[in-house]
Amino acid sequence: MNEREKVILVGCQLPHIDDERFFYSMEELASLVHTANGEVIMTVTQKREAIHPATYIGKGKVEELAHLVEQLETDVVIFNDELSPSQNRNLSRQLSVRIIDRTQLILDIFAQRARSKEGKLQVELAQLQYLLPRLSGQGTELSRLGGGIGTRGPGETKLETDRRHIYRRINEIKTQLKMVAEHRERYRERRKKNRVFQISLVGYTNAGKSTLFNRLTDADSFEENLLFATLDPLTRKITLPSGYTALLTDTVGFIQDLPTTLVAAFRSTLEEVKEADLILHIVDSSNPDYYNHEQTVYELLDELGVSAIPIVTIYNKRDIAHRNFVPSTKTDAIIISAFDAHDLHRLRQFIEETMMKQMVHYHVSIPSNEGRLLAQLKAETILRELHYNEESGMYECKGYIMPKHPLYGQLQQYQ
Ligand SMILES: Nc1nc2c(ncn2[C@@H]2O[C@H](COP(=O)(O)OP(=O)(O)OP(=O)(O)O)[C@@H](O)[C@H]2O)c(=O)[nH]1
Ligand SMILES: [Mg+2]
Repeated sequence: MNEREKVILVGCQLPHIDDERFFYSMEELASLVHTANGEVIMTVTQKREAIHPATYIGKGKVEELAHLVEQLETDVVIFNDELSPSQNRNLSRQLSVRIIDRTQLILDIFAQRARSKEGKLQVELAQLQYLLPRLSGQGTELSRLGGGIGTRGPGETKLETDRRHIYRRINEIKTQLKMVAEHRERYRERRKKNRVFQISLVGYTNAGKSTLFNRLTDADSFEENLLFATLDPLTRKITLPSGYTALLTDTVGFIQDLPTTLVAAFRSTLEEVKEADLILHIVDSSNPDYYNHEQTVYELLDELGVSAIPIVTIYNKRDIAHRNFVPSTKTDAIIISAFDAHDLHRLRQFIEETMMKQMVHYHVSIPSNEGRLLAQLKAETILRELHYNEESGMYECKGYIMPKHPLYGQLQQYQ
């Protein structure tokens, strides 16, 4: 059962895509297949002026492909672009094998990886909405062809392929998602009231977000050399060099040509990012295509409407950085390796300094009987200096505070 499915990849290279970009996109498709537990046994590509409207690749290529499918005992053929419903139908007729496209492959991976209830519901909804116009008249090509990549729903479930059932299921999911969203909103408001500094890790898939998240928070999260290892945002405490604690959130990785259905579905998974006071953008400096990865992330952040939130760049994997790697100067940046303890220390300092730029400096004298206020300053502000003045019987405190913080007003009387 655990045997890897045999996969043939098919890609079209259009005139505006140069060889290098095309190569990377096919490589990425292969990594996605690996993540989905498939094995690429052959790659078929074609240079074309435009995608063939009926069959994606040309007639001759389809015949060649049909032949290969037979000869190589292929389980599934995966296309590098989104197939239209009619392309999907035509190709299904000519190839006697399950066929899926890049979008379905990504959805399939998301389905295997989603862990929270909300994540699972969102993936299933996106899968069903994608499938609906692609079911042929009588319906059930997917179920006829059995399980495997592209037919799996979240968890152990198999995707519904009966049109009437799909409609019903879509409505059920929408109702449940509404309830989950309300719950999440209540939780978020509570958190906001507490005025905790919130930091979000974002970045291209496989950049090292979860690795850093684990190293920075001493938490056990899912870290693997697979694409989309993390689907649901995780939030944990991070303690900075001054002792100040903030909240750090790990998020789902971004990817190029993320299908629009998915952007919508995952927007709420990324809602956490909207609440952030600071965004840490993690970039894999060892990936030859890192520059385009960065641009992809910027574009998606724009779509999410978070361009007002301060952002800094963390170039990760310094230990294996690509020979052509040059950090961009678009934001403040630091170059590190998540595996290097000294780098992690530098990173904590860098994060704290960045946070301080958003805060205001305070210098107050607190009476010694105000123990509670002192404890709050320690926990909720960046307290840089603290000493007891024998003469005045006061604690001299210097530090940085968020101007929005409720303590900020209270401090005025102790200046
Ligand atoms: N050499 C090297 N490898 C690293 C470094 N940081 C992370 N990795 C590896 O990169 C791979 C991906 O790391 P993850 O932390 O899972 O990446 P991610 O960004 O969370 O990925 P998604 O959740 O899929 O978006 C793992 O194999 C890590 O061990 C680093 O500094 N150097
Ligand atoms: Mg991750």
